[in-house]
Amino acid sequence: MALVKLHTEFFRNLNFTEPVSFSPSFNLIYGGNGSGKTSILEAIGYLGLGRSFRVNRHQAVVQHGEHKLTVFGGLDHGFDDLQNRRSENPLAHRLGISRDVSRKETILRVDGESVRSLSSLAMHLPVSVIDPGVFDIVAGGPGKRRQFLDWAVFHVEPSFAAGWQQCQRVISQRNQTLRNGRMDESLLRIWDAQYATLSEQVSSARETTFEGFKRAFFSLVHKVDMSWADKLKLEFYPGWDTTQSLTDVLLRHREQEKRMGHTLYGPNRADIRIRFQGRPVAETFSRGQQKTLVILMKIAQSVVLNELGKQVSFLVDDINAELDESHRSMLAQKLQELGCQVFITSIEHPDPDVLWKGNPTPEYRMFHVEHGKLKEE
Ligand SMILES: Nc1ncnc2c1ncn2[C@@H]1O[C@H](COP(=O)(O)OP(=O)(O)OP(=O)(O)O)[C@@H](O)[C@H]1O
Repeated sequence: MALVKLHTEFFRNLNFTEPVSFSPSFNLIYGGNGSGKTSILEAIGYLGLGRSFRVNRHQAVVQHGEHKLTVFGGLDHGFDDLQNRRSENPLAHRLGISRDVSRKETILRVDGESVRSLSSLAMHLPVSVIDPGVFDIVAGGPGKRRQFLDWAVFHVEPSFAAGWQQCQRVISQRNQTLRNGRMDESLLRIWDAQYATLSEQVSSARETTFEGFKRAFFSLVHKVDMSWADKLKLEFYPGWDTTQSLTDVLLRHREQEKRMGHTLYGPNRADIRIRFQGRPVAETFSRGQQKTLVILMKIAQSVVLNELGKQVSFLVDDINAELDESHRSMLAQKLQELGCQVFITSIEHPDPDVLWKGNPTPEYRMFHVEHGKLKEE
């Protein structure tokens, strides 16, 4: 699916008098500093992630002086009818999210019906963000890589979200018991048993998606002929040594966990280990190589979703600041080949000939943004 209509109320500085129509292919959005470019991507991301990709506090996103924001999106049928799209095509889905920060209330709608879970909304619009923070997938801690993997796992297997949430609740109960001075061993064993069962489910879903991702990644890396490809290793670490059962691992590390006061083994410690000649890429790759690696990882993720018939919408913020010309055209061309929907922001007026570097230019729409208003050119 692709997001072809967007309307917001009281979202950052955005000021739409009527819904904006986007291309299911490329959308190039330019405007000066502080005009509202990132806010547009953030609003799209709000529908696909149920939250801001920039900040954790919902309050920051609500327009100053207001207490409630709303974002509406219309999705079309996706790349199936990219070739013979008709303007009168009815929308495939209508998504809506309203957040009232003073009442701490969220209303989610899919096709006019209320839905309870964010995943029921987010499953319709897989959005992949490329902004300055994305490079932490390689340079940052395991949490960033878990988030990266879990996004794909969720879209491959939507029930994963509920299982992982349940597992996190058990971790939090278990942590409380571990922190309790007079620890109740029998209670802890009950949590351990529940935790182990849920952990197996979470890890198995992660591992299956990871294997698909790894295949897609190496096929892509070999196609673009990266010199480092043969010496690179990607490995999924589930969060404990799986030659033993998780309950055994937990029992053996009881004293250590009691001292630390929290759970040290299990899916909350999972990681994707990325090594070049046996050493972490964060230590061995140049900044440029790390950028290439992350972009290829992001593209490989969308290949996995493509294989399931899901179209990914890429949100690429301030493309010129983050990527040099060769990275920009590699990204643009691969996303075009995959039939992804793409939103690209830049400060200067973008030049499609530079972006596609002599290759056939895809269908695109160009927008200028000023004081939160978006105008098509
Ligand atoms: N909650 C809010 N309510 C109203 N305006 C806001 C809110 N949060 C941020 N702004 C303002 O919205 C404007 C747009 O911000 P945004 O980050 O989208 O700009 P941008 O076009 O991406 O800028 P840059 O090129 O500098 O990154 C800014 O002027 C910012 O101060």
